[in-house]
Amino acid sequence: MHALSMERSENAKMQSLLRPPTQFSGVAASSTGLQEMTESQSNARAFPAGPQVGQKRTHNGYTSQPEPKRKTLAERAGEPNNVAKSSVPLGPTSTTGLTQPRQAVKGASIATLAANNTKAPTAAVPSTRYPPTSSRAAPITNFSQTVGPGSRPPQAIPRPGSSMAFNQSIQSRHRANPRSRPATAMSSHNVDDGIQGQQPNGWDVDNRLNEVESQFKVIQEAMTVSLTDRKTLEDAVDLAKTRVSDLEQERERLNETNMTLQSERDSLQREIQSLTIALETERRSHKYEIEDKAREHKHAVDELRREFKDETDRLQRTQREALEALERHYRVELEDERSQKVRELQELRARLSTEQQDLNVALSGKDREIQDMRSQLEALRGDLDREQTIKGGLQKQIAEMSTTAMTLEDRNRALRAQIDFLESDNKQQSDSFANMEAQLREALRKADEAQQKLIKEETERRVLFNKYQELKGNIRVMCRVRPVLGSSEGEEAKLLFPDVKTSAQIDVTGPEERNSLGNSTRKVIPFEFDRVFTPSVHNEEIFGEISQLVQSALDGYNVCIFCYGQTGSGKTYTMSSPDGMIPRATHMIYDTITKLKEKSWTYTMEGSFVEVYNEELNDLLTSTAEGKKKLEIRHDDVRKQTTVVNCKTVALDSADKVELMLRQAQNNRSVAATKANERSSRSHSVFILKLVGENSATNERCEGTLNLVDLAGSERLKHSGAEGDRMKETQNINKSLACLGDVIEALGRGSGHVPYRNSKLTHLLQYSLGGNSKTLMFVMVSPLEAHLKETITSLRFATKVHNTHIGTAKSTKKTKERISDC
Ligand SMILES: Nc1ncnc2c1ncn2[C@@H]1O[C@H](COP(=O)(O)OP(=O)(O)OP(=O)(O)O)[C@@H](O)[C@H]1O
Repeated sequence: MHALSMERSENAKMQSLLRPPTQFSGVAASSTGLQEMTESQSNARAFPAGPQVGQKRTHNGYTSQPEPKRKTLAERAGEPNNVAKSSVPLGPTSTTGLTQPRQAVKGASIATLAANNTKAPTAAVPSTRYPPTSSRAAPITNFSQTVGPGSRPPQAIPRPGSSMAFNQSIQSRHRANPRSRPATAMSSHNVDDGIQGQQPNGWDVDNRLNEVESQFKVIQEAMTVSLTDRKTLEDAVDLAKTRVSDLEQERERLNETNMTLQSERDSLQREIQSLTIALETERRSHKYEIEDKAREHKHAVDELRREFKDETDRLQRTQREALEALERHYRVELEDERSQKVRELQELRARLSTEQQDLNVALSGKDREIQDMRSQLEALRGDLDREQTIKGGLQKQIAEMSTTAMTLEDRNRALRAQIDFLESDNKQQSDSFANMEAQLREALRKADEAQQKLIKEETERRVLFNKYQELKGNIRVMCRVRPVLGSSEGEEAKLLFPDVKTSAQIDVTGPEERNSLGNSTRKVIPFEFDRVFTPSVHNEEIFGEISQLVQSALDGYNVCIFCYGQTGSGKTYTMSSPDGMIPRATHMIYDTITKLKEKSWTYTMEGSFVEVYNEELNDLLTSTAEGKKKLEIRHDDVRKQTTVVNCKTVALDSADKVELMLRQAQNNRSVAATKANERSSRSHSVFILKLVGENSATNERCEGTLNLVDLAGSERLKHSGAEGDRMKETQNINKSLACLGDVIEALGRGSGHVPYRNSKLTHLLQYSLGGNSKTLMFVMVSPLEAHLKETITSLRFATKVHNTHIGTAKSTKKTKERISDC
């Protein structure tokens, strides 16, 4: 029994020592011992303490559930293997087993205290409430290993008189009298709890006492530490209290502020209410005012509306009356006029039907004529003379008609004068006035008829003229020989013009040649063209030949007139001299335009002047100072017209403008000195004249272009003696002339591809070469012996062109060269 009570006491003590460190582990770990030793320190319970004896320990900590009631010793003695089954350890087998967990607890307590000391007092409270598991696990493990049920044999019951038994007796005494001093308890223990005569040995007591004292010292030290901790914690609590009171004060201050704000808000709300009331009062007063004014205005508007309505009614009445009067008046007038117009209409209808019949007769006659003409035209050149006669007759008729029209105009004027006279005279002349008026009407009718006839005749003339031109050929070649300008020019070449009647042949006596026998001979080379002009022929006569082509341009065809020949052969003279083709052509066009006005034709004329120099297009109407732009050729495939983009175009509404334009172009043209001609033209110049005509009577429109081209001098490179830039110019000139020949040849062959784009010149003149266009080439010839070879070359080139047939078929005469003795 005593052993069991000691064992229980020892066990409780071990539990108190093994109690896990709590919030103030240093205090808690030693609190049991403290309770036993000093009463003054019992207030340590104010802090959360570790579990007391009898509390159940869980893996999370401790609960306050009471320990199930222990079995009495008798009960336990009656149980089989009660010692082995008991979950309560029966005590260590040696003091070493007891000391080991206590040291671990102490170590844990000191470690926890150290941790608490390093932390702030306020933070230390929660953090130390539950000590780290590791610090608790260590003693538990040690305890299990040392005193756990599995590690101790069942017969390990403590022997009486052992140190364990003594400790247990002390512990049990403490439980019985917890407030007694250890020393006293110990002595009373010996007296009260001596069981079954078992007495401890004296040397054992001393040792035990020493041991207890040393333990007491340790506990005292721990006590000192925990007291220091407690002081720190008390300071922390004070600090916390101070903060709480501060916060209280702050809260009171905030409450005061809140109340102030509340009162301010109330006063503001009162102000808003008073303002709202004032505003409402004001709004009501304004509303009454507005309503009064609205009533007043309504009244005034009603008044005005009434007045306006009365006025409107009155005006409407007046207007209605006036309108009715006017309507009556105009109805009478209209009735008169209508009956008059009906009469006139009937007259006109009668006249119209008569005219219609006449016209039908004339139309059928003209249809027949056209049929006849077609068949006649298809009968080719044999009918040419007859056509010319018809044309002459028609022109005569036109002239007669013009005369008739003019006579009628005179008569008309005379009749008008008579009418004026009769109108100013008395009534007796009214009869003659009526007669005169009838005559006047008749005259006007005839004049109108004549005008219509003239217009028709003009259309017919155009058709016939074009057919006549086609019969002559769409490419014509003429030759012109210039006169010798003076004896200084050198020996004259032998040029003969055998065909005096037709003036279409030129015989050139070629250079000296030696035959196989050693005799020198000269070939006479005959050339035949559409026309050959001898040196004595003037520009006026030459223009007579080309005027028909100018007329074709006015009729809406594209016409191209070239001057081709060697340098100094007279190309510029023929084309651009003051009485050259360009001024003459423009003068003719002005005259014709004026005449055509009475046939209801109105024309506009625009001119531009470009040159092709070294295969580059250059605007001759813009000087370098004005800033030249790059020119671009654009073709309109539908209208068969060419436009040169960025090229200056001048509206030619007077002859003066043409002269001015020619002078300007001449100044801008590229000229350079060559061996053959001092101011030789080194570029091809193209004068482009666009003619657009519109007929207001027939609504016809025509658009033609007249190109007058002064080609650069053709010459053999060797003969020209050109060098450097001049040589390049000559090469370009010859190349473009060769291209021109190729184009004409391709057109003559009827070849599908015409190489227009091989040179700038042919590209520019694409729609004026071939197709429906008309081309005339003048081959210019120098009369000098020195230029003989160039002359023959030029004439051969011209013959090639002449033999080209474009458009209507034409016969070609073949000529043979013959030998002449020198
Ligand atoms: N039919 C003519 N009657 C009188 N003089 C003429 C005639 N033809 C040419 N001339 C004169 O001959 C000279 C050379 O003529 P022109 O300048 O017209 O030659 P060109 O063929 O245009 O030469 P280039 O190709 O070098 O420009 C000029 O002085 C010109 O006045």
